[in-house]
Amino acid sequence: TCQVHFESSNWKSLSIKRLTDSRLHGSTGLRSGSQANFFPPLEDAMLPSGSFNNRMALITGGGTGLGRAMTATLSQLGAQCIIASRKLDVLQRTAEEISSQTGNKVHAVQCDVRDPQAVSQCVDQIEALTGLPDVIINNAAGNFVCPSERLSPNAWKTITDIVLNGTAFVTLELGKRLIQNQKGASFLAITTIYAESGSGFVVPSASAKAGVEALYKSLAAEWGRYGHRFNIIQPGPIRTKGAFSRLDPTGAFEKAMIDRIPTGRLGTPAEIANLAAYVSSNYASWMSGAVIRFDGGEYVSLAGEFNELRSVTPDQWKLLEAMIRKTKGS
Ligand SMILES: CCCCC/C=C\C=C\C(=O)SCCNC(=O)CCNC(=O)[C@H](O)C(C)(C)COP(=O)(O)OP(=O)(O)OC[C@H]1O[C@@H](n2cnc3c(N)ncnc32)[C@H](O)[C@@H]1OP(=O)(O)O
Ligand SMILES: NC(=O)C1=CN([C@@H]2O[C@H](COP(=O)(O)OP(=O)(O)OC[C@H]3O[C@@H](n4cnc5c(N)ncnc54)[C@H](OP(=O)(O)O)[C@@H]3O)[C@@H](O)[C@H]2O)C=CC1
Repeated sequence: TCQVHFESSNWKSLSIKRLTDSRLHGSTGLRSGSQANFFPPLEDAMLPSGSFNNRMALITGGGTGLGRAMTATLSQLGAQCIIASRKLDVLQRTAEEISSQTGNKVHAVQCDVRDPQAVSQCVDQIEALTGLPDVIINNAAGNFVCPSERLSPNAWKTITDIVLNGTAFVTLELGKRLIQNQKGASFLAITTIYAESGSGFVVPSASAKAGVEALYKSLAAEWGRYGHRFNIIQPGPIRTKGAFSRLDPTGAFEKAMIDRIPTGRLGTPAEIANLAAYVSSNYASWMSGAVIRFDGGEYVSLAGEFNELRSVTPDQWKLLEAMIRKTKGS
């Protein structure tokens, strides 16, 4: 039976009380995490094999995490991939591993996207290796949680340089050369759900990712005439060493994230790789200027003022409903 005493008519204090009461938590069966059973991730490539035959794909930050998963999927589907970031040894290891599994060449090119000269030299190298790419995925990023009052100017500059300037340098350098060569391409930027809402404690990342979204939406309008599509994926939390070590260093945040995700689990690298492959493929040739949120429902779950009422039990609802029905007039 329900032991909760209603000391206040404020639903929020009721809800907070419920969330912290471990004896009652889970009695609804709604937040047990078992809802993830309804939404199992599929790991195999979604598009028909050969969908990227004779196509070249550049993936920045392709040596690790989500970029690596996107590279593996595109390579499996027939693309010749180029992965670019700062750590050449990491890139080479990933390139060899993926190539040996898919049989398609993956090239590793060192590039710090913060440096426009390095980006230009990287594109020279790409032109020599494969020719200009048909698919460009701007995935490289830097981030860490930090109260904004602790950020140094260089900390701000480091994140915004990688995320916003880096994406702009890669996009503009390739865009100009593609235009000169009259070659079409698909550009995809990986941002994040808080690019839209903003978020405390990751303010340089939120500001830079919002800038990336403005850049891509603007170019979608301007460069369609050159055969270029620009799209954006906003991922929710997907376990990678790069993200989780810098955003949830103790691991304490993960359970809270899973609890608020309506599909009851984190995303997987293979799931976002399938979406990125679709958006970058000719199956999506009518898609441009799109912002695709891919987060298991986390964004709307965070946004809805009354969503905490998920933790109210059926017995409590009976009491709440009785209280509400008893009210007459205003
Ligand atoms: C669990 C949540 C899941 C949901 C995730 C949602 C969104 C995720 C978005 C992401 O982008 S995740 C991707 C994360 N991956 C990475 O960040 C990989 C690359 N990162 C790095 O290489 C480094 O972390 C860094 C700092 C971004 C760049 O490295 P480097 O260029 O070597 O910079 P420095 O070490 O020289 O630092 C520059 C500047 O920044 C200050 N700083 C560094 N770390 C911190 C910190 N933790 N707190 C405060 N300040 C920091 C550092 O002190 C330097 O400033 P100075 O003034 O001292 O020069
Ligand atoms: N994982 C998640 O939950 C989420 C991730 N994202 C986004 O997904 C993308 C991938 O993140 P994820 O895979 O998790 O994290 P990773 O840390 O694994 O990936 C970031 C990549 O960026 C590269 N990189 C960093 N700085 C530079 C630079 N200056 N020049 C070139 N490359 C650079 C890194 O390589 P190197 O160190 O060799 O330079 C690394 O491969 C990012 O855009 C991130 O913002 C968004 C929301 C959620």
